[in-house]
Amino acid sequence: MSLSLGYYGDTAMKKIPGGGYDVPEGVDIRGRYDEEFAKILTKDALMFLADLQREFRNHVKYAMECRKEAKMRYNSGGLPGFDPATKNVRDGDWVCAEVPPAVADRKVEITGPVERKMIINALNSGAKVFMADFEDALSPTWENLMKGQVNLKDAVNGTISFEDKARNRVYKLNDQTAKLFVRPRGWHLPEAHIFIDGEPAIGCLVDFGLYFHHNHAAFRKTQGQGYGPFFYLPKMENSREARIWNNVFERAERMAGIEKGSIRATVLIETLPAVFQMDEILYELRDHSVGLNCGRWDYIFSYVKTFQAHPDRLLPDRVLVGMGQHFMRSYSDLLIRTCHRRGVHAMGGMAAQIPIRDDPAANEAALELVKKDKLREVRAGHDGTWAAHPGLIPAIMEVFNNNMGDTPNLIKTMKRKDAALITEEDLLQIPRGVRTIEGLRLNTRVGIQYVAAWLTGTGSVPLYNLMEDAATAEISRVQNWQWLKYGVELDGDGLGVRVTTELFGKVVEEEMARIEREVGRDRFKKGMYKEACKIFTRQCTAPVLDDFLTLNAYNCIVVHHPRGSSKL
Ligand SMILES: CC(=O)SCCNC(=O)CCNC(=O)[C@H](O)C(C)(C)COP(=O)(O)OP(=O)(O)OC[C@H]1O[C@@H](n2cnc3c(N)ncnc32)[C@H](O)[C@@H]1OP(=O)(O)O
Ligand SMILES: O=CC(=O)O
Ligand SMILES: [Mg+2]
Repeated sequence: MSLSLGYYGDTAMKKIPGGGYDVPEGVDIRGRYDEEFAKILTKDALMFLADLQREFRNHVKYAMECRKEAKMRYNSGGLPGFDPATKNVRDGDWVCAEVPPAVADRKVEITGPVERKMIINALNSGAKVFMADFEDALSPTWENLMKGQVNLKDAVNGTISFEDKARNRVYKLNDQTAKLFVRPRGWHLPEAHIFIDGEPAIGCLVDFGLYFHHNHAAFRKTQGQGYGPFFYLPKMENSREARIWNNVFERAERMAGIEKGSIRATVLIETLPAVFQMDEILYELRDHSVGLNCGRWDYIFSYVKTFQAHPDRLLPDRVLVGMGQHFMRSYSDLLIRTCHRRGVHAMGGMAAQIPIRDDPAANEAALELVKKDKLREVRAGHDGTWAAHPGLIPAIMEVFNNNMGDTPNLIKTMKRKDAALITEEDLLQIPRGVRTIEGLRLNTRVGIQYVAAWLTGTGSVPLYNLMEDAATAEISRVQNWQWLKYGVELDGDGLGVRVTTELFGKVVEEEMARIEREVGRDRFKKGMYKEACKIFTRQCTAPVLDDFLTLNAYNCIVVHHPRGSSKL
């Protein structure tokens, strides 16, 4: 990792400290200069980021070390479980702060990247909430991140618009819009375009800090009825990580001179270790919480990752690991019980189906699957759920309205006392189902196409009529890795072949040919499929499993200015 600070070797470009931005002491911007970005990267905003980084960097480093230690324990045969040291928190009778009236009703939430047109479409979609995503749905290029901040600022100010010249269409906000939540990146991701004291900034503190700094006042006034801003917090593994967020929120509230508890956040339970920490996470964030959410796709990814050294816990084909599996149902039920016991929302997860425009019968079938999934969620006691696409909102809203009556949520009425009996064994139960060569092929085809999109700045894509993002692609990657590592037998289609490097090599070759046929030679040549194939193949065959696909591939999307100056 190169840590050279802000002076670039290209004499023609001149040395520009701070990359042309007006930076405070110790801060260096290595991303492209842009006048619009400079309105976000103001000296005051950067001072706030530097303050957060300096206050919390050691806590974050420690938390990441703890993740490594936990990984070593699981890799030596240990299993995640409830922590005896925090039994008093789980048994205690405490509740979280009252839910803010502005977000009492969260029946349907739409999610999407912080892209300008999508932000407008999502806010106008009829959903109660829009979660604007810097995480699973966004490829964190400098351009995406900074434009995302510009877009969010315009959205909060109500001035956002977008002109689609080709279609002669102008997009503007409706009078009634969804409430905005923002999901910063996970703790593990650095921001390599901003250096603070010689180190890359912590990605999520950049996302949070810039958004908070520029929008807290307007948001509380126009959207939050005195509360806010609102956040979603991803990929945590332990309540110590939630404690850092709580401290970040308190620091931000002090800086802004607003009341403690103004900022509210929903934590995604999307790692296997975190399911044993749900009470503890809510406890840490009890003044700032608005619930938990079942981040089902990362959760499946995390199951494989946590058990990477446990060949007795291999997953069946990815398509078979749904909410019907005992370990997934137990996770959702326990999340509902925990949230309602603590007085906050229990949010459901994302069905991956999206509308299929050119095939009415397939479209109807996809819609039925979504409705079935949402019916299961509301009957189980979820207060609301996620939609990947505006076209799904009316149907999902109808399912929730029909099953919830007039109440904005089920927090007080659906206690799920039965779920108190859920055990560690329930939460860890091995999913059932077969493994097939088609499963291996699909993982490969989807994984390569997703990485190709991500490398070119797109973080969520429609593939084979499903939404794919960083979380779903991770499942494909780690499942291939696991099957290769243990040379599993693919017996589900009666072929009984073992997964070897040779077989995988052949599958990669054939799937690349299929991708080329499907996307067309021209697009294939212009795209980054070959680079993606190299990255994905290396990751699937690596002797040691990479922690995150996006962390490993991050250097490929870092562009320092002037071009070619050193990266991470
Ligand atoms: C595991 C997790 O973390 S889930 C959460 C993270 N993932 C996501 O948020 C994915 C969200 N969904 C999406 O990104 C998109 O729906 C995709 C990429 C899957 C499909 O998008 P598209 O190919 O554009 O779909 P499609 O062509 O059907 O879109 C039709 C219209 O709906 C809009 N649209 C589609 N999805 C969304 C969305 N999630 N938010 C807002 N608008 C949307 C499109 O912009 C388009 O608008 P237009 O008619 O004005 O041009
Ligand atoms: O973030 C959501 C998930 O399912 O992962
Ligand atoms: Mg996720």
